[in-house]
Amino acid sequence: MVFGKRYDYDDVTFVELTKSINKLFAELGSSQLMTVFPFLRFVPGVNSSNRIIVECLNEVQAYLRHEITKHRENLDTENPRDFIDLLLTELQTQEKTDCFTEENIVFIIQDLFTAGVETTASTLRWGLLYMVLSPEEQQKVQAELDSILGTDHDVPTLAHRSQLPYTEATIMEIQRIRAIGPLGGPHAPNEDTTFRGYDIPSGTQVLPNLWSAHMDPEFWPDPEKFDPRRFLDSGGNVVRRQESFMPFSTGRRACIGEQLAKMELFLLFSSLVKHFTFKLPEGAAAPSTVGCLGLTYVPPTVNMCIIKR
Ligand code: HEM
Repeated sequence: MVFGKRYDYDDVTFVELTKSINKLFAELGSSQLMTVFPFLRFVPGVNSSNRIIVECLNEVQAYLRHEITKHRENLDTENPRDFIDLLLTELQTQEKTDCFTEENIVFIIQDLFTAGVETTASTLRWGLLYMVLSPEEQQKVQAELDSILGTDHDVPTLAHRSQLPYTEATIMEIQRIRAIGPLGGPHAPNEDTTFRGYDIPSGTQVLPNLWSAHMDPEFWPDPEKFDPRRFLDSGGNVVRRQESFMPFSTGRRACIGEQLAKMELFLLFSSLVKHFTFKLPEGAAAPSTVGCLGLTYVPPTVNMCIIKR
């Protein structure tokens, strides 16, 4: 979609790019401490993650610049091949305004990969972990999928989404019980402000605790229990816009990829559960539901059997 080609898993460029992005995420996780205690950036050793982050970003950006240059060489604005062509076409129409530059294209694509890949992948991995832990919920999703799509090998499409409330509610429960961005993104007020009796001077870094909203027993009784029915009304319809549910954060700087992520999660999760059953190997102990908090909250590695239905 972005580069106009598909990369094989052993493609050298793809492997290098993936390595850089994975390293970037791992280091961004350890550099969180410096986000909370900024003085640590002056401590040698502790601040080495900053250097690695810059190196990884430089590698990713060098590749993006190379691809953009190649696209520019044979751009046909009437027949865009991919996302880069679309952005280059837009750039040409806006060239005189100065507010959209080639550098913006680099950062838009970088955001797409850094903010858009690992987030959805980790949510799906949490989903499969909870399917393994809750076989009865998995069966209910499969029964609903079979009832709408039949028992043959049809793949769910977005058109089926409104007919699959239990599947949707299950995805929402996955996002509630293990928010992969538990502390949202760091923000700062532009002016001195007061929130619930706390004075917050302008420029103070604020991290929203989305985790506490998702685990508040006042809104979610027995919050560690995996229960998709929390998101269904008595008629079995999905209840949206719950006050204490905000996996994509809230406000003007909420996740810009929310709609795309919801579509991806629906298509991938429903296709996987439609075609496979996920279960623990015979006699294996239940896996832990404690993840690892880096930039995102990632699930532990779990051995599971994937059985074709
Ligand atoms: C399950 C998937 C995802 C989850 C749970 C998620 C969650 C979040 C959260 C909590 C934030 C922080 C919002 C804040 O600062 O208050 C965020 C920001 C952001 N997300 Fe996502 N995200 C997901 C997928 C995506 C995808 C697919 C994209 C793009 C293709 C994306 C792009 C972004 C960007 C660019 C920001 C920064 C927005 C800004 O600072 O204004 N995300 N996301």
